[in-house]
Amino acid sequence: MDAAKANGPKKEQNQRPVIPGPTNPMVTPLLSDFYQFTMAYSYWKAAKHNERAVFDLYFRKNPFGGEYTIFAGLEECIRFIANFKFTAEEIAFIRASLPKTCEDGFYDYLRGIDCSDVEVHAVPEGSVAFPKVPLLIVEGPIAVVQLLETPILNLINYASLVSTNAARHRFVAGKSKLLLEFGLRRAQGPDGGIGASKYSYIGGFDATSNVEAGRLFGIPLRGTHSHAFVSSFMCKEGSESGCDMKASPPETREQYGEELEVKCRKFQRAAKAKLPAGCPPSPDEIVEKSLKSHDGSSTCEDFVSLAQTWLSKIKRSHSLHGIFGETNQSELAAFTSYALAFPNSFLALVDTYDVMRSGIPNFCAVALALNDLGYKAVGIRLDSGDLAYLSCEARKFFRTIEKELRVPDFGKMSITASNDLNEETLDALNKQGHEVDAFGIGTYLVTCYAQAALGCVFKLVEINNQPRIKLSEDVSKVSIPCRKRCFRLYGKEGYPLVDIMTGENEPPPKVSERILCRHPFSESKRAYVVPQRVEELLKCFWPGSTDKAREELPPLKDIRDRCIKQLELMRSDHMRRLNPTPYKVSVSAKLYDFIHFLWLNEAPVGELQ
Ligand SMILES: Nc1ncnc2c1ncn2[C@@H]1O[C@H](COP(=O)(O)OP(=O)(O)OP(=O)(O)O)[C@@H](O)[C@H]1O
Ligand SMILES: O=P(O)(O)OC[C@H]1O[C@H](OP(=O)(O)OP(=O)(O)O)[C@H](O)[C@@H]1O
Ligand SMILES: O=C(O)c1cccnc1
Ligand SMILES: [Mg+2]
Repeated sequence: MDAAKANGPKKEQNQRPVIPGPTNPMVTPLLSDFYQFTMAYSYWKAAKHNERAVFDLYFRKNPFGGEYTIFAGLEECIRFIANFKFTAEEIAFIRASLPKTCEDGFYDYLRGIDCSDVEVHAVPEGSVAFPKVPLLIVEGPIAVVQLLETPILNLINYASLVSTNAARHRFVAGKSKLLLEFGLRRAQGPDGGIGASKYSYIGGFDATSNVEAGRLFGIPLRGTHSHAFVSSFMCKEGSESGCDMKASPPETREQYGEELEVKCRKFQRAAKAKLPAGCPPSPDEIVEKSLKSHDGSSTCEDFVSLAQTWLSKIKRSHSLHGIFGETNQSELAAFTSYALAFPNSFLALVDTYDVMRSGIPNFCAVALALNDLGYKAVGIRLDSGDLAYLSCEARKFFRTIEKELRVPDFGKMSITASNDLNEETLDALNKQGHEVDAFGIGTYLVTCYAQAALGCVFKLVEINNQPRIKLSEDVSKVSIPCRKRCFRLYGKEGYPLVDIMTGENEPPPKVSERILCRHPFSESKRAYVVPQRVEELLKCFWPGSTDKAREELPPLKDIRDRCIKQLELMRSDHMRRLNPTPYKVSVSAKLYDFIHFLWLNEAPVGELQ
């Protein structure tokens, strides 16, 4: 969809700033369930389509066994709503898909609709949210609002799930660690990948490897290099094919394919790690060997030799003597080459052959050569093995160099870890003690491996000013009727104490005034609260035909800051990973009475025979 769809609401173009369309052009009014269109037709046929309806969008249970959720996806919803308009082609498709008996007038109706008469109140994006409290209240002509149901649920469910997942990873990693989202290759398709990067950032990640997400949203880009880069460098004389998969007979390859390949890799690693010292990288591998010093005052003509000289020096150094023997020279060539390309931001992946016997010494040799020329290397990445142990060993090695070779700050070299990380592994690393400064997290973060979906629902709570309720055998599935206002009440110590929903026309809770907060369904659960601060949760993000002021859509960075600040305000027992305390969500006494009055009214009385 175009940034500003040409046939967007006129009023919007004249009176309000134009809101661009959704980021993903696949987000159109057709990105919906078919039943929304059959219902729309039926509403229209019954001349009911313009009845004024109010829907609440909320979830019933926090994800990941936690007691909080980060609300995300609002900006994309507002962009969708602001530009909601069927094209002629879309209408033709609906016409072809509905039964022939559907009357032409319906398609004229579809042609004319937009969201200029729809009003949307929402919790600001990046807010901490809790079950049952509406994240969005959408009011408007029933047929139009129902057409919005599926796309807005689609825009909010994954966004909020992955933001929450990111926030949980941040919580375990701690504030001081750099969190990098590395998941694009494992994400659920292109939109999953873009969404994961955007919403992980909101949840507290620092940067992404996803370049398109960087371009679209201004998320900082970060990255290292891969094993392929290291193994693309070859030893000139070394036989690296100690075991050649291609040499095996085809049937063996087929039968043992994966197993053989793993064995080959291990054999090759071992063979490479043992290559003789006199095996230099192919001279053609590094063509340009010169490097200007950081201040530009001099040039080192042979940076390759400088790194090799440093390698010999550290091998002979007092404390490091005997820790490693011959390192893999093709790896040294790879690191040297990367440093020549990025002398100001040199970071090396050190686990291609052997972390402590090859990767770390090779990295240090190149980093020391850079140091001679006034550059500061950034650090290393570990992508396999025991990340706690290896990070501590690497740190010791760096500190030894700082001390022995008197290179200030060498011990503070940054250590990035990756490889199937998740909340549990981060927690395990913390318990063991580690020296990792940055975590690169992919699969578990972006696929939300620990929970596949957030279950936001969209329920009718009022029609033509008449409150509606949806009953269920399962009490947690009973909807809370009426157009509501929602507040967060803060206690003496500055923590949020409870969220409370009231009827629209009730007097709002006031600071220092005692208010009864009732569990919506459990009669005995209630508490008085004297709030020290009252925050109204939902704001008007799309005023429709009213003259209410429209909340601006904040920049992504502000949304992220909001999320981080709100999480910091939460009491620690709501945040802990094991058996967290549920946060209280309540209704006013008046709303409680009304819910139960309506419940009794709507539920048929059974007859026992
Ligand atoms: N100290 C640690 N405590 C707990 N889990 C760890 C620790 N170090 C690494 N892990 C995790 O253990 C798992 C190791 O995975 P796996 O055995 O597949 O990889 P590997 O053998 O280290 O490397 P490769 O990918 O080369 O096979 C990863 O999920 C990693 O995050
Ligand atoms: O492990 P994740 O959390 O998904 O993080 C991203 C991973 O992607 C890269 O390697 P890739 O998995 O493509 O290959 P490798 O595991 O064989 O190195 C990278 O080296 C990480 O290990
Ligand atoms: O930059 C990296 O190191 C990176 C990026 C994506 C996936 N794995 C690693
Ligand atoms: Mg991997």
